[in-house]
Amino acid sequence: MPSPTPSALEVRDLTVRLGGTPVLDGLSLTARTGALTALLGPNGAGKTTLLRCCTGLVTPDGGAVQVLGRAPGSPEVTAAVGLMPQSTGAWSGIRAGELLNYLASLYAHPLDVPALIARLGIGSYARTPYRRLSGGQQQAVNLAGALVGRPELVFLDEPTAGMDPHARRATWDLLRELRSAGVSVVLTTHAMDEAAALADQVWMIDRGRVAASGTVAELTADGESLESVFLARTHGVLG
Ligand SMILES: Nc1ncnc2c1ncn2[C@@H]1O[C@H](COP(=O)(O)OP(=O)(O)OP(=O)(O)O)[C@@H](O)[C@H]1O
Repeated sequence: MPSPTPSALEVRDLTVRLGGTPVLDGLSLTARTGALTALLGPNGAGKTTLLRCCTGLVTPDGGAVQVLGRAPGSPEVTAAVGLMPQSTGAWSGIRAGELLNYLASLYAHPLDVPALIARLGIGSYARTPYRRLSGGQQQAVNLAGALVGRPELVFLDEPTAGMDPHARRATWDLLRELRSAGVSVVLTTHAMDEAAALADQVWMIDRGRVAASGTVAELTADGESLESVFLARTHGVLG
């Protein structure tokens, strides 16, 4: 019998304390290879911190993370993983096109940058310094930066936040194409319609722990909307 395909991501009993406060508190989840996995959770639930653990930017206090079967942050994993962070203040002065050419130069077999620029509609502002781009334009450049190295697994932190409906739909189409090509996608979102439209598997995170998980069909089997399930299973900071 063939051995099962290993998960793209395995997180087991992860704990992280930041500033003396527990941010991840025994969090365990998996992301299937070639699937689109959505992480939902209220503000401050720990989603970005989890992505930072998965990309080697934060060292956990306890538990284990395996990315593509290895420890995060190793050169092999770093070369095979893309990250679209929520904000990238570091890029302020560089032009969008120069930034993507630079990022492409870091990889052995990058995507063709002009084709990527055309695919994501970046052409009209490719010569604009990053800091002068609108929020949605910065998002498109950040997404291109995450994809330029042909990742096997890509982490996207709120990829469509700030995008207009055209850009959002185009991004959804692109994410579906990536999944069809076998790329594993792990994204965070506050948009329930986005999770419902795209996700093969949803994990709801609350206060650093998993509050609920399943396919959208499983989570909404009682006839509740995904948003109702989210509101019932997680805690907001207000109210
Ligand atoms: N460097 C840090 N030092 C102290 N606390 C931090 C640090 N980074 C994050 N935190 C805290 O950890 C908690 C989780 O933050 P995180 O950014 O992971 O949440 P999130 O789920 O991504 O939230 P959002 O949906 O608002 O983006 C927050 O309370 C945040 O204030």
